[in-house]
Formats: sequence, C-alpha cells, structure tokens
Amino acid sequence: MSALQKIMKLMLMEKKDISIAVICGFIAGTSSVGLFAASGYLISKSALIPPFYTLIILTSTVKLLGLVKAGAKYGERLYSHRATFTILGNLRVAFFEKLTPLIPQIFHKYRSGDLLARVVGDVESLQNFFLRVFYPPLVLLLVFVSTILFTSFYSIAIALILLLGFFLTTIIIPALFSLKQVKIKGKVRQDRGDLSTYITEVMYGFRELKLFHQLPSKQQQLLSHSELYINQQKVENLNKVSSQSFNGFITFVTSWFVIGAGAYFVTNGMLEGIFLAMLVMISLTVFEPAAPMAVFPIYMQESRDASTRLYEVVEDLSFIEDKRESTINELPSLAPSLAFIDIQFTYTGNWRRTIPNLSFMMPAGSKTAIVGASGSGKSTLLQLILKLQHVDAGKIYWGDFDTSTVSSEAIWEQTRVVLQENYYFYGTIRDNLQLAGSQLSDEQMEAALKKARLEHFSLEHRVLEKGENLSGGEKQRLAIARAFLKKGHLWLLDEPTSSLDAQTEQNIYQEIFECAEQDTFILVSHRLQELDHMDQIIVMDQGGIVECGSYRELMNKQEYFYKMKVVEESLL
Ligand SMILES: Nc1ncnc2c1ncn2[C@@H]1O[C@H](COP(=O)(O)OP(=O)(O)OP(=O)(O)O)[C@@H](O)[C@H]1O
Repeated sequence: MSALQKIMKLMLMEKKDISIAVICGFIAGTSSVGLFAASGYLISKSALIPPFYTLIILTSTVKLLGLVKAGAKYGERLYSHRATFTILGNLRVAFFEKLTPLIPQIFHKYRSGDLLARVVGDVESLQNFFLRVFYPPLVLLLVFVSTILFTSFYSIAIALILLLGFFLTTIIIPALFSLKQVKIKGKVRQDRGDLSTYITEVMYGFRELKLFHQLPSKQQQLLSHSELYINQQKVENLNKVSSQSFNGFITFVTSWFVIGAGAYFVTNGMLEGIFLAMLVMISLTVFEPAAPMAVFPIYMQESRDASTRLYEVVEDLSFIEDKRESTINELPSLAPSLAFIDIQFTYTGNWRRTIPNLSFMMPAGSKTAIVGASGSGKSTLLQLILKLQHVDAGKIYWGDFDTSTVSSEAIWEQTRVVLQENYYFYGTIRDNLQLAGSQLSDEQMEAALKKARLEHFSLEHRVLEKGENLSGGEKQRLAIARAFLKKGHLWLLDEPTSSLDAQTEQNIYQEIFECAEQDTFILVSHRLQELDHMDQIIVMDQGGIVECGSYRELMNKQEYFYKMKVVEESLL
C-alpha cells in the first residue's frame, strides 16, 4: 500500500463529514449554475413581456436558488474544514504512535530539526490532500456532468464546447503547470528541512554558541537559509497563481465560443434565441468549481511527497527489524535475575563493535556494580536491558523470559531508572515527580524528596525547562526521588550521584539500599567508593568484562580493580 493510500485510509475514518461536504458542494455548484441559468432566461423572457405570473415564478426561482447556494456553500465549508482538522489530528496521533517506539535509534539517522519539519510541515501540507485533491474533483465532476446533460437538451454543440473547456481547464493546463512545479517543490522542501534543522540547532546550542562567540556566524547562516526558503516559496506561489490565472483566461475564452456558436445557431434557426443568454450564463458559472483544478496536480504531488516523507521515517526497515514481535506485555512483579548470553552490539553508524561478546549473570535480588574506564560500554549495557538499544546477537533473559519477546513497556514498568542525563519538564516539582505515577499523594512525594535530601523543596517549587533553575546535584536528587516513587524491582542507576558531595552521596545511598533491599540492583559508577557491600563488581574495558567478583575477591586478586582503586586513592 502506498503512503498516500494509507493517508486515504486514515482520511476515510471521517466518512460522514466527507460525504456531507461532497453533497453540499454538489448542491452549491448546481444551484449556482441554476441561479445564473434562471437569471439569463429571466432577462430574455422579460424582453418578450410575458404574463406577470411568469416573471414572479422566475424571480422567485432566482431568489430561492441564491439562498440554496449560500446555505450549501456554508455547509460545504463547514464540513470540509471540520473533516480536514479531524483528519490532521488523526494523522498526527497516528504518526506519533509509530514514531515513539523508534526513539532513540531514530536520531542516528534523522536530525531533530528534520523530524520536526516532517511532523509540522509535512502533516500541514497534507491538509491540502482532502481540501484540494480529494473532494473538489468529485464535486466538479458531479456538477459538470449534470450541467452538460442539461445543456445538451438545448444544443449538443454548445455542450461539446463546454466539454472541451472542461478538459482544457481540468486536465491539460494543470498538467503543464505541474511539470514545472515538481522541480520547484523539491527545492522548497529541501530548503524547509535545512531551515528547520538550523533553527533547532541554534535553539538547542544557543548557550554554547554564545560562549564560543559563534552566534553571529550561525545567525548569518540561519538568515541566508531563511532567505533561500522565502525566495523558493515566492517562485512556488508565482507558479500557482500563473496556473490559476491561465485557467481563468481559458474559461472566458470558452464563454466567448459559446456566445459565438450560440449566436450562429440562433441566426440559423438551430437554437431558440430565448435560450442564448441562459447558455452563456451557464458557461460563465459552470467553470467556477473548476478553478481549484488549476492547482490540483501541484497539491497532489505535494501530498504524495509529504506522505512518503512521513512514512519513510516510521517504516524505515533499519529501525523496524530491531522491533521483533513482542508477545509478553507484562512481567511478574518480582526482583528479576538477569542473564546476558553472548551478546554483541554496535551502535548504528559505528565501525567498531561497542560490545564484541559478553556473557554474565545477575541473580535475583543481587547488587551489582559495573565499573570501568569511560567509553567501556557500561551505559550501553543499561540501554540494552531497557531495550532502548537492541542487541545484534545473543540473548538477554529477564528471569525466564527472553527479552526479545518482551515489550519495552513491560520492562520499563518493572524498572526504576536514573540515567546520567535525565529530563526535567517545565512545571513544578510535583509535575516532575508525578512522572513516576499520577496517583501519588503529596505525602508520598514529600517523603521521597526527604529521602533524596531535597526536603527544602516544596511540591509547588517551579522547575524551568530541562531543569535550568536546578543545580546539577539537585537535578540528580530529583531523578533519584522519582526512582523512589516509581514501582518496579529492578534498579538501574547510571552515575546517579556524580555531582553530589561525599556526605550527601553516602546518605542517599543508604536510603537507596534500604529501599532496594529485596530488589535486583545495578549501579554504574566511576567512583570506587561504597562498593564493598555490593554482591559482585564487574569491571569492563572496551565492551568486555575483564574482571568480576566481590569487592574482597577483586582486592585480593590485585589486578584491574585493585589498580583502579590504588589510582583513585592516590588522587583523593
Ligand atoms: N548513541 C551513540 N551512538 C554511537 N556511539 C555511541 C553512542 N553512545 C555511546 N557510544 C559509544 O559506545 C561506546 C560505549 O559508550 P558508553 O556510553 O556505554 O560508555 P560508558 O562506559 O558508559 O562511558 P562513561 O563512563 O563515560 O559514561 C563509546 O565508545 C561511545 O563512544
């Protein structure tokens, strides 16, 4: 199924509004033609001084058709726009639902600005698919067929002239202009993507750019991208307007042909003169719904490209193949054992294996510390457990469950996580804590703040975007407070206290160990303090385990861990 067919399927969820819009459009179109036809007939008829009641009937018909046209036009606008906004809403939701499971792998391939351009720009472009591609041709066809049938009762030749005008304005001219538009459109999309990428980079990197005095040059680049985009948009709009104007010109030429042919038929007695004005008026109005056809292929192409761009992201096979069918959506609420069997992993785009081959076991309820040099793969291991990344080969078992068959949500449900970088939302401390559960009481949240040594914060304390108004240590403690409040029996802590002073760190660890007494616990740490009460310590280097054992065992062995410890002690 092509991307556009998928959009069509989503669109047809709004069948009711679409049908009403088409019916109203048809009534508006035919009543408009009827209104002008009746006016033309009325003008001719009144010249013959008909009986008074004939004039009354004709003027009433004209008035009635005027009213029907206005009402139907209103209905058409109302239902077509209502359908459009609902369709856009459905589209955004569908796109987001497909996009979220692909995070974070998606950022290996697409920059956030590009994704933003697709979510905002491409979805926005698709509003034209319904408003200008899908239903106007339907309405136009219905109105035209009925008008041509009506006209052919009076003159087949004039009906044929109208038919020719129809082909020119709906097929030939739009096709010619669309060829030019395809070239322009590609450039516009490219420029829009570039501009959006630049804007997000300048926005996110604003502070660094300022500190490194790079802001003016970046701003200059941004402005030149913006100018390029604006110029391309001008060219694009000029092409659209030229197409519409030329189409309008052809409709007038058609009307002149109708007048000429009609006059000829009247003088030859092939058409009654009283109908001439009516037929000319019909030719002037029947092309009204044809005007949007001038831009039909342009919008058709735009919709096709936009839908392809949207679906190429969410159906990218390099992400999908990682997402094997998950059949288990719930894990037992117990401390799990974890087993890594011959796992191999490489980040997308990296030439070197991040984890060449690794196997080990963590019993249920055990406390494990993972230590090692920076870049040795410690955080990667946590990401693999969380299914934020997927192993290339090998298996990870959660108890008896092969995690490739377990959904990510089921794993997250049972895990309390504090990563190196945590996100803080704009709002209050309460909003940020409620991430751990929306039903949490104030007492529970205040107790968690106390355990994380943040008792000086009230739940109403404001938090700025990304926690800008919190210190590094406060951010870490807030993340730990969230972990205290979360449910789950596996703790994954990645350098959770790296910004804290030794005393606070010790107090918080005490609280964490108390809380996690029955749970499986994994701590990634640079610092080698407080590790003597862990059940096992894993020392990693270049993605592999170089040493493993209890604190005592490793110290007695006097190899990697011992040497790291000696270096650390000498630096303290
Ligand atoms: N998103 C990523 N894309 C590509 N490579 C990555 C990514 N994240 C990490 N790496 C690479 O994978 C390797 C292991 O990184 P990882 O973050 O697991 O190390 P670490 O031991 O946790 O380091 P640190 O102690 O500094 O946090 C590094 O060489 C790193 O450059």
